[in-house]
Amino acid sequence: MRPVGSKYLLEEPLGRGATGTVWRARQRETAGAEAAVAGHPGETVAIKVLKEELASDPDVVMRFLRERSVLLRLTHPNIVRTRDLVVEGELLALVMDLIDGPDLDRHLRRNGPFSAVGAALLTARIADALAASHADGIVHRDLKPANVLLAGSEDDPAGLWPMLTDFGIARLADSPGLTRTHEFVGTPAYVAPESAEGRPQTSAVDVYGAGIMLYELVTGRPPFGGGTALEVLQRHLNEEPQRPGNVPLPLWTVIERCLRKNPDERPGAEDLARALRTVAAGIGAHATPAQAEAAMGVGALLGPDAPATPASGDAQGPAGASDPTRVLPTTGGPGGDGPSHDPNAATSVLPHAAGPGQGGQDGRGDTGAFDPTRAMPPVPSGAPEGQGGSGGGPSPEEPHPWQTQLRAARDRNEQTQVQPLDPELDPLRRRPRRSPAPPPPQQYGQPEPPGQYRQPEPPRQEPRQPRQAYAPEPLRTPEPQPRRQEPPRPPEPRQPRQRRGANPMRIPGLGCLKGCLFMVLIAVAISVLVWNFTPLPEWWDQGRQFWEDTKNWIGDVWAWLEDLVGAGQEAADKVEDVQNDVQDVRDGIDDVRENLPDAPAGNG
Ligand SMILES: Nc1ncnc2c1ncn2[C@@H]1O[C@H](COP(=O)(O)OP(=O)(O)OP(=O)(O)O)[C@@H](O)[C@H]1O
Repeated sequence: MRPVGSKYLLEEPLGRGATGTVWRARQRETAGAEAAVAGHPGETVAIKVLKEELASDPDVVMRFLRERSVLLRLTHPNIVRTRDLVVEGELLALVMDLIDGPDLDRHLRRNGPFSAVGAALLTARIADALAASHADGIVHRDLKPANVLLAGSEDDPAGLWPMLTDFGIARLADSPGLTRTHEFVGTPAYVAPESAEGRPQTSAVDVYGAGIMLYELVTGRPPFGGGTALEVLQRHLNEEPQRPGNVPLPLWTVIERCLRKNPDERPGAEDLARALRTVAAGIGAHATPAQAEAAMGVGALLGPDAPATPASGDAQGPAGASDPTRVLPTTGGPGGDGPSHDPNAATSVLPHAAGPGQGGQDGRGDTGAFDPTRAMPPVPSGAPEGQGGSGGGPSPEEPHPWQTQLRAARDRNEQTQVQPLDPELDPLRRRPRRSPAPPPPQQYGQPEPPGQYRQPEPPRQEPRQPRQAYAPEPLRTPEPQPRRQEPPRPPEPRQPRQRRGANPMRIPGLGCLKGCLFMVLIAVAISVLVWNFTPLPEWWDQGRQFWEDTKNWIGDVWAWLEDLVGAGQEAADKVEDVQNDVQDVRDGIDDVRENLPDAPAGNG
């Protein structure tokens, strides 16, 4: 176990992302006053250890320290709480609450799309979290299902509790030292058009990300997925999303507003949350005519957000060639060069595109296969938009900034590609999980009652910070009106649920015990059959009789032998008696001889 600072011990990795590795860890001792949560010895936490590449960058370290207070004070029931930040030598780490559950991306892959109501309610909670952070001046900038952790039971969709994580990480990774002039931190499938173009990013980028995510929750895929990363980004810029058949009209109104190309036309997160709850109430099976009517008029709730919170306003300048988030030329078109790794999967650092159809420096065209080592055409940092640029680049001897940046991009992408761990190695699956207090049941399959908003308790053990930057308002109850007939919607496709294991609690040895019992049962059944349907009982009697006879015979032989031995002994005794008698006679004769007088010498 590796120590992190003096307060924490890393136990096992939980997952790996583009910016670092998340570990399950244990608190060694109570943290100091600088931590948001002191914790207590033995408590389990999650620690994100930032990649060395980030940790060794002075810009990131400075940003890390500067943002410490922002990250630590961000508390909301739907935001994974950052408890502490550790800076030790070349190590930067964020200590977070450990969330007992998979991320939304993994859940979606396992269980398929949500119902329209479920998706709306889940996204409403995420919008609550965004509203709170935007009110605090913090923009997430990398909203995607992989950054939403699900507390609660996966088997019960109503019990799922979304927790937004990775706040501030995109901001940290967006260090000028790392991204230099033309890199971009984000995930192509979820990136807002203005981020792709390098225009200033505001809180509207998060609302765009929420819209993409909502679309994915009901359809199973993001609207602009597929193709190379650059193609995906171009689609964000140029393509209007189309309404899928299974998305009810009111929900589509919300999605469409969130996905407006112009950030000024998108709603604020708070309005988004309210609108989603109105939609969920109006499209559910038990909706009243008034609720259905309110859902149809949801567009009225989605006014443009003003003024939007600027993202990382502390360190970023205005849009332009030096904007660190620029990735695409404003005039770029499809078919341009660029990396083509899975645009849905990971936070990426992408290079600035040189222009439509341009091949790489090595002469290779866009093959559609991701080649992270591909050299890019030289683009000076001050080159005008959309031009590949020819002058002002580095000298041929030095590595071009593109090469350095692409190397960084390759490293990050490699890290991210190993993110879905082998289920055998996935500690999230094999370890016993600490269960947080279950959230109040939220029926994702059913609408919430109108006119009230249940402010849920967070699934946390410790008391929440008193500061509450955002409190959702009660829903407006519309005037009752006759219910409008909606065209029948086709049933929403639901992927078959995974069967629960026979041993869901994973009691050690239970499977073996059951196997043994089964074998015993089979053995008993076979015995009964054999006894009743074979001549075994007859053989048994015969055997027993044979055994009795043998026993008797052996007994007789034994008695005869005993008699024989007894007779022999008797004979031996008699012989001994006779010998004794003979000896007595001899002794008598000897006595007589001794007592006889000696005979005279001449008479003999
Ligand atoms: N607080 C937490 N509690 C429990 N598990 C977590 C926590 N934070 C992250 N994890 C797990 O670690 C994995 C990796 O997290 P990380 O944020 O590094 O990845 P990511 O968001 O997919 O990557 P990136 O956004 O950098 O591309 C997550 O998928 C999740 O399973």
